Amino acid sequence: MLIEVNRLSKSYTTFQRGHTFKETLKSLFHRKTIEVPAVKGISFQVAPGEIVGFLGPNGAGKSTTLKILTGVLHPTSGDVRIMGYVPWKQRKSYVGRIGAVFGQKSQLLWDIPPLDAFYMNKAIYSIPQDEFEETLDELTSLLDVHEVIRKPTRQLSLGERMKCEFMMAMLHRPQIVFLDEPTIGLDVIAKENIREFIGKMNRRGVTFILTTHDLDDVEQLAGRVIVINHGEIVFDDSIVAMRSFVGGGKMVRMLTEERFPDLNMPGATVVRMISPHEAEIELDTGVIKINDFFARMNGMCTLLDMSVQELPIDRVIKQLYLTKSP
Ligand SMILES: Nc1ncnc2c1ncn2[C@@H]1O[C@H](COP(=O)(O)OP(=O)(O)OP(=O)(O)O)[C@@H](O)[C@H]1O
Repeated sequence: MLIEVNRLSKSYTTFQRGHTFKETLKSLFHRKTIEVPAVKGISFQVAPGEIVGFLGPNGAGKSTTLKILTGVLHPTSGDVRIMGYVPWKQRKSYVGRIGAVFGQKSQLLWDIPPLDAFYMNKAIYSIPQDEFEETLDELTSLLDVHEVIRKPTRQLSLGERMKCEFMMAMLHRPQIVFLDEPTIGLDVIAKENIREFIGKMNRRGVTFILTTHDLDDVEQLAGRVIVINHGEIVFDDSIVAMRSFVGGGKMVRMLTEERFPDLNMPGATVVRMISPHEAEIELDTGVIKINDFFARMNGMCTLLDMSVQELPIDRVIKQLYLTKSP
């Protein structure tokens, strides 16, 4: 196995603050510590060549896990072996074998062109000149950034910058790349470019572990999904298995000529009124078929427009928890 994680836990120690002014003042002199359990004994393995999507709501423990796997954080307990390394113990040699892209944090330097930053990485990772040039040419063509890498980073669009962040992470030809929200804030085209690039690199044997809130990222890329909630793994399988596990839910958006009618249909729940004439409805297709739902709606009002989409990731995950709770 490429990655082995066994009973990994991480708790943060923070100081308790008071709610009132008096309590806050008191806490300055008598600091009370509290333990925040962020990751609670998770175990999983990743084989070479996998793309694993790490999903979960805010505060679930995804970033904490990723920080431990990249060697940035020490865990409180548990074992991690990645390509034979213990990330936080053999950090120096380990980082030469992995890459990381954090959507919210840049590894480039604001005032200099990405190309100059790439040369800095060449020195840091001691990449031989011919290997560096070969990889640089290849990545520049794949991402179509011939001009972009020569402009100062601050002049780049977010999509252009993300392409350069990926180059920065891949120049030393890592076997595993960790991605934290790699498509956050990108437009549809830029997202597609990044996903295409990840797919191509994966076909060449690079393993990717990514956290994301974008279900399209995992649907288009990840063969496997690990869902984490309150620091525990609640699901570890394919996205197809995840959808079938929670049943077939759909999100329907409808615009009606009249005021949107009161729905009194089992399996159909209005989750948001966009205007008095437009609503978002969550359908439990195990209870009501899409066909039957439309037929009943047609009998109740005049439909002007509608769209049907997969449930957003947060809804799927929420359903997953509901299904899994006793
Ligand atoms: N440095 C820290 N000190 C104290 N608590 C922390 C620290 N970092 C994270 N936490 C807490 O640990 C828990 C897990 O946080 P983490 O950032 O790993 O979640 P996440 O799944 O990545 O969330 P998000 O999707 O919002 O990025 C949260 O309760 C968070 O408040």
